[in-house]
Amino acid sequence: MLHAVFPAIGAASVGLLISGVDADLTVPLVVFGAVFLLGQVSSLAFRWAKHLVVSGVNLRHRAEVARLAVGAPTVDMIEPKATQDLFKTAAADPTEWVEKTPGDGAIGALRIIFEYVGLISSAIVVSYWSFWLVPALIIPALVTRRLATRLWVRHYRIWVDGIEHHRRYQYWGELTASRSEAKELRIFGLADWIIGRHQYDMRAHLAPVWADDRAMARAHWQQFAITLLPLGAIFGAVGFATVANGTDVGIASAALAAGWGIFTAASGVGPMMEMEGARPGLAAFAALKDSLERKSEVQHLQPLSVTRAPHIRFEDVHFRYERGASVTKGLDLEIRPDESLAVVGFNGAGKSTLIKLLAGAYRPTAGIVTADGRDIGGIDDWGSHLAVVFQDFVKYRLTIAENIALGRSGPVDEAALKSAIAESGLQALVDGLPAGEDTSLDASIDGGVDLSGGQWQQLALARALYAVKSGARILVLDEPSAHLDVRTEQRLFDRLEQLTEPVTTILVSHRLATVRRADRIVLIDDGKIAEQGTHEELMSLGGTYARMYRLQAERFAAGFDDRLEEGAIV
Ligand SMILES: Nc1ncnc2c1ncn2[C@@H]1O[C@H](COP(=O)(O)OP(=O)(O)OP(=O)(O)O)[C@@H](O)[C@H]1O
Repeated sequence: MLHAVFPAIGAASVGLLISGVDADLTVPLVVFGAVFLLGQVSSLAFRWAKHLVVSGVNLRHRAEVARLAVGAPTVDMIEPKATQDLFKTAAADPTEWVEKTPGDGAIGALRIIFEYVGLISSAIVVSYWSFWLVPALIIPALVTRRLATRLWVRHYRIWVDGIEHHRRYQYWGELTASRSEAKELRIFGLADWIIGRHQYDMRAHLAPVWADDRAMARAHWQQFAITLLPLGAIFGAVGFATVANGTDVGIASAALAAGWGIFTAASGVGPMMEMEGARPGLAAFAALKDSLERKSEVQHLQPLSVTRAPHIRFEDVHFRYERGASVTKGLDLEIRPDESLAVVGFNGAGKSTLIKLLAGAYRPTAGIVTADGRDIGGIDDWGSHLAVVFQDFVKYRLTIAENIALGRSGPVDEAALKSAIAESGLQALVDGLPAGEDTSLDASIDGGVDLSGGQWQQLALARALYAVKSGARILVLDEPSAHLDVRTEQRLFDRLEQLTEPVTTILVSHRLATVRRADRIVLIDDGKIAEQGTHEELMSLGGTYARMYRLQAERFAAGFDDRLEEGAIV
């Protein structure tokens, strides 16, 4: 507020100083000096307060967006493209000048209030000289504001119209400097091609923007005329009247200085642009909040208070992704406590989908998944009963210890951490790193390292084992050995068999040599269980499993990889 009224106070103090020129100047000089100092302090304080407001509002806004995203109980709620687009907009993390954050918007709103305060206070000073001067200044200022707003809105739209070209040229730019693409760019000789695409998209986006820049520069004479002519006339009239009538020069000077204050307060477009730029992010947030909270309500979640593995049942489960055909079509499956169950099937049969349904990441379209007779969708913190290695597990750019301890919320259990490292086969790797388990897995920072595909997979396994050691009783492994060499895989499954914790193990794998160890094997085909039994039972059944197994064994004996392609047996 002090910052807002400063132009008026400054103008008054200038008037006071000039009026006092013929008399004792001590008081006016002290006042002028104090006001000058106040102006400097208020300007600094305003910048500091603005920074605090912007970062404070943005911090809370982003926390709310993150809470909304992770608060959605199932993945299908946030998966639709429209929802993803809303999240992107609501994140309000501007990469372009047209985008503003909610903090900028809040400051814009405050600055509009301050502008009015500044305008009224300057108008009070001006009216000391003459009241008619106030509208004579405000009207051309508002016309200037209107013209400038129109120009900027047009410029904004031209820029946004080319946003697709802009995204593409950013993508080409990123490709040229990215580590992972560097190999292919060089081997395929794509350098010139990429630079050509980059230049093309940049020009396609910016040529209209540059043309409008030139048009804006030409249009500035209008604003110049509207600003300068009335201001010149008013300043001339005030000067003339003061000389002709012999009135106080100090008051006239204060009025002219405050007049400039009115003009600048009324003609600015910055705050309005800040508010407009912040509007899409806030609107997207409101839309998300409304739709996600509506979908998440009604559930009254109750914990499942068991320390052993629950009895799980899939009953007539149908499921389809938002975009796609039915994946499970009336699937019935019972998973008994502490058994080890293997799930096999061709690519795309729905094995990973079954795991996602079991984890509660998706809700069945029809049918039900129960644990000890209760719908898992109604169980509070169902995830804490599970230790899962998803096929597309996440590589967190954290330390090794943090990556593993993410398997379970709460304080880190050091003993469980050490034993998970040992059992997942990571001990030698950890011992060889300078910072051991505290080594960061972010190769872009000092001291950080990257792991091989197989080592990352071992780390994901360690995360699941840590969860088991901390109380999870259902261990789910979706293709846990896809990146492991035969020896590491063998050791891993030997260790899993020796786990002392009583757990239900559900293993999805294409490697039938590992699957045969399971108590029971189920084969999924066409969205249902097509065959089930022990390895021996399925082999004597002579069905798809037996054919898959024999073919894989033959290929293995002949020196081929032991994985199976669907086309190879049909
Ligand atoms: N998020 C998704 N959205 C739409 N369709 C999906 C999604 N995830 C999987 N699908 C489709 O669902 C079907 C089953 O996929 P799923 O990943 O469960 O198969 P899978 O048996 O695990 O296959 P694989 O052996 O190749 O890992 C496939 O047709 C796949 O294209």
